[in-house]
Amino acid sequence: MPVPTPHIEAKKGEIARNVLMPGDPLRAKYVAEHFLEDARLVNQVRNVYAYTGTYKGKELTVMASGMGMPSIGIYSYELYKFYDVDNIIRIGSAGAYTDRLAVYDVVLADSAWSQSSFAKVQNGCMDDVLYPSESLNTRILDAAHCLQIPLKTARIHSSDVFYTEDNVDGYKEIIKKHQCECVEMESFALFHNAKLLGKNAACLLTISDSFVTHEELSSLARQESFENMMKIALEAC
Ligand SMILES: O=P(O)(O)O[C@H]1O[C@H](CO)[C@@H](O)[C@H]1O
Ligand SMILES: O=c1cc[nH]c(=O)[nH]1
Repeated sequence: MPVPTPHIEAKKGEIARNVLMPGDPLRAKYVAEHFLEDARLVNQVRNVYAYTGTYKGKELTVMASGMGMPSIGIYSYELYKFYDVDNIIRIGSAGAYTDRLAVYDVVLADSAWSQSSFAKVQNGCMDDVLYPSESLNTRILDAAHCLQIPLKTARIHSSDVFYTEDNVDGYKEIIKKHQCECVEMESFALFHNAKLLGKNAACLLTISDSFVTHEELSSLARQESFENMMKIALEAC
């Protein structure tokens, strides 16, 4: 498919090979305005902002994914396939399932478990656990080490549903059965698309709320206060 696509108006060459991808378009804007030099807006279709600029002299793009697997499924596919993107690092928020993870902790996904039909519908893949790129995860761990920012690794739950009822497994059952320590809503689809297209994906998360303590950050904090995660992701690029 030629670019622009139905969802991205950037021209070929306006998107860097390394992309940071928060769910929230205003978190993308925050990263661009606070960390990138010469950032220019290259996509605003559906208000899903993408900015391309440089960080320490290296070109990179920060682009929102929107919420959920169908949404990141579209953007990551188009970026990898039509814009020649090599690496996508998701920079998201997550709810903690265990007291090992506190609000503001930064977590690196070592795997994503999901009940989602995304992979099955996309190409018949029946796996319910998908993995990030080992090399990208190594770069992220090295970056966190250099910056002296604590980073915890965990299996994450990639869920299609934010609000669930009591008649389905809650977080305690999900920890027991699937060893997931926190929940978010996109990584499983991102990891699937990366594997499908021979590209790299990783997922960094900041804990925004806890199922254990019931603490919760505001929408503004989720937009702007995840600087440790942002710095690790930028440095890893
Ligand atoms: O903060 P982001 O990156 O959007 O990530 C998390 O926040 C949203 C739900 O509030 C979902 O997209 C979930 O994955
Ligand atoms: O998907 C998500 C993201 C943050 N917090 C949650 O509880 N769920």
